[in-house]
Amino acid sequence: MADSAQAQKLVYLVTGGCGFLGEHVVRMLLQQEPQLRELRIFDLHLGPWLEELKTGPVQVTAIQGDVTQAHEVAAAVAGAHVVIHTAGLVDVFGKTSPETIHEVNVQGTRNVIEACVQTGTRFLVYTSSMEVVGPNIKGQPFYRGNENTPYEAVHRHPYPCSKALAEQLVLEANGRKVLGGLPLVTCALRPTGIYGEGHQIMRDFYHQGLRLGGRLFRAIPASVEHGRVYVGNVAWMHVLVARELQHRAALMGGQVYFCYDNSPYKSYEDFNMEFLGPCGLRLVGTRPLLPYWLLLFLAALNVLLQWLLRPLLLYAPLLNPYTLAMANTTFTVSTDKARRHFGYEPLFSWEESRTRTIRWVQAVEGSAQ
Ligand SMILES: NC(=O)c1ccc[n+]([C@@H]2O[C@H](COP(=O)([O-])OP(=O)(O)OC[C@H]3O[C@@H](n4cnc5c(N)ncnc54)[C@H](O)[C@@H]3O)[C@@H](O)[C@H]2O)c1
Ligand SMILES: CC(C)CCC[C@@H](C)[C@H]1CC[C@H]2[C@@H]3[C@H](O)C=C4C[C@@H](O)CC[C@]4(C)[C@H]3CC[C@]12C
Repeated sequence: MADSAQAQKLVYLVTGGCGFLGEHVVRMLLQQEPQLRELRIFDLHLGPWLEELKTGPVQVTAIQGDVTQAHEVAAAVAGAHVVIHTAGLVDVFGKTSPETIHEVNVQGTRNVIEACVQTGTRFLVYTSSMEVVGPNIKGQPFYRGNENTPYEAVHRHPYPCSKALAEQLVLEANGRKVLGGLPLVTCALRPTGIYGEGHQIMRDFYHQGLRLGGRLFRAIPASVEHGRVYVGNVAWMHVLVARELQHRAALMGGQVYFCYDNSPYKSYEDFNMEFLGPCGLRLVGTRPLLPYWLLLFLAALNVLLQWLLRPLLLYAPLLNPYTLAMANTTFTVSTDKARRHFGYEPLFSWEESRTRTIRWVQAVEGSAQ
């Protein structure tokens, strides 16, 4: 075996490394990337769990910083070989202003690209989203499509707009000369709805079910398929893409890849029940309990309430016209592009992903008591 000190030569930076996905990427890198010498974790809010990582063989450097601050980003990027940019504002509930979402997701990404160019970092992986494609505002289904499936991507909501713009910036930056004269190599990963340990919305549904006496009420027809992917497999895909980008720049540079695994095609609610069911919740109704027009009315009412209450408090329920349209429009992917381009196979089977997620929900339950 090669001298391990010699093999460990690369410096990686993960922006948003303390988020739901970011934490999994960080832990996956430490487990699966033998070339790692230093791992920099850049986030607005650093998690206490980072301390436990500092005793391992890889140097772990926690950097509290803001992607909207170009100088902070440049300082963190300087000397890194690879940047995995997962930091972002994920808000489809109206918690944050459209301007802030744009600032973090678009200007933050621009800052990351410019930092790579200025400091000579050559490899950039961007966490995009399926929402860069859809569901679109017309509610057209995207049924088991791939990266080449034609679809009318029309965005109005600030979050998908920002992800689409940021992804475009990243892809356009592919080939730009970085400090030293070599070309920047970029690519974008587009996860569908991510689930797994640490998923806040799953936690919210679980607590809502407990409050409703162990029941959730079906709102979406079971026939509407919603794409989901296990967080461990999304993290694994990031690790693999970052590694292979360094060897297959001509093939992978400027490309987009959906993140996929063997999670079953189901409606958003039926999929959640795969985990919440074994934790004691029941989904009531084989068909939606409320007609769609009433849900739409309630969603619109929530928007009005959010606006009226804004001076007093932040009212940001799960149901609004955008989330309703997302949950109510079929959007699933079926592709093998990542396997063909960089040998991706899911690291976790569906059974393992399911078991791990159920264990996590049960632990949430335990800690809530
Ligand atoms: N959760 C999903 O289902 C999903 C699906 C597709 C794509 N994505 C994308 O994956 C990425 C991670 O999402 P997540 O679900 O883990 O969200 P998250 O909110 O858990 O994580 C985002 C992280 O970014 C950090 N961050 C936010 N603003 C920042 C700033 N100004 N400077 C530095 N750090 C900042 C946050 O502190 C957080 O730790 C995002 O880019 C998101 O668009 C998520
Ligand atoms: C009718 C309501 C009761 C159901 C509401 C469910 C709603 C909160 C869910 C449905 C779909 C979810 C989104 C989807 O899984 C994909 C993404 C992409 C990602 O980039 C960010 C998260 C997001 C928007 C999920 C958010 C929660 C949604 C809208």
